[in-house]
Amino acid sequence: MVAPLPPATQGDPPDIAASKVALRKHCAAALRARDVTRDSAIADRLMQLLQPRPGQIIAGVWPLPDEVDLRPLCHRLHAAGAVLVLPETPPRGNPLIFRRWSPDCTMLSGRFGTQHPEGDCLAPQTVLVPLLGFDRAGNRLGYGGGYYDRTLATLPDAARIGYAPSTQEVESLPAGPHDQPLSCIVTEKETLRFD
Ligand SMILES: Nc1nc2c(c(=O)[nH]1)N(C=O)[C@@H](CNc1ccc(C(=O)N[C@@H](CCC(=O)O)C(=O)O)cc1)CN2
Ligand SMILES: Nc1ncnc2c1ncn2[C@@H]1O[C@H](COP(=O)(O)OP(=O)(O)OP(=O)(O)O)[C@@H](O)[C@H]1O
Repeated sequence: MVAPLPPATQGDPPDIAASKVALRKHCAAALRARDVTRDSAIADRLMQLLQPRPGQIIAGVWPLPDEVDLRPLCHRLHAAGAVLVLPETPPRGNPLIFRRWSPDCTMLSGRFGTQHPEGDCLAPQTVLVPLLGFDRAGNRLGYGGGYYDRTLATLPDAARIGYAPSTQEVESLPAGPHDQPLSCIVTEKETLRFD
């Protein structure tokens, strides 16, 4: 008897998928319980790290409930001459679509409570990646859509900058076969570099 071949686009093995479910619960509770007054230090560190060149295309993030609010940072980056794009969330299994944002643009409601601009599609040179959880080896945990992993796989030359409150650090995260590496992780306390 020959074992059946796995499907071509296999997700995480069952043990890794189960452990990510438990870690997501833990991390979601930690995110809700954090002191949000410290979040502005994350944005300050990101601004310092990015030092945007005029015209540099940077993918920002419009917050979901409980997340770090990077909207003030998007305004600062735009004022410094960067071109800001924000993700539109497509059906599951597809990479994110990045649309140009400016302070006066219309925001549309999208999947899972996300919002995105109406603007043109552009590929970012730098991607800010929201982290529900992370470890010191640079592994990340998101909401489980696999969106950022699929997206970063299509942008091999882009800088990938994860950010989260330090409360989201866990001892160790399981790495799945599709997990994409980050260039660095920024919290209110430190910047971890991986390249
Ligand atoms: N602000 C923000 N925008 C983002 C992301 C993100 O993490 N944060 N994404 C990152 O990929 C994408 C959206 N991905 C998502 C994928 C799944 C769910 C989701 O299943 N939400 C559940 C609740 C999950 C939970 O709380 O554990 C739901 O809405 O029922 C939400 C967002 C693109 N935009
Ligand atoms: N490029 C890919 N091709 C096929 N499956 C993928 C790919 N990227 C991720 N996946 C699968 O999608 C599922 C969700 O991925 P994962 O748990 O890493 O999501 P996440 O990183 O928490 O979410 P997000 O990226 O949306 O923040 C997993 O089964 C994962 O293996």
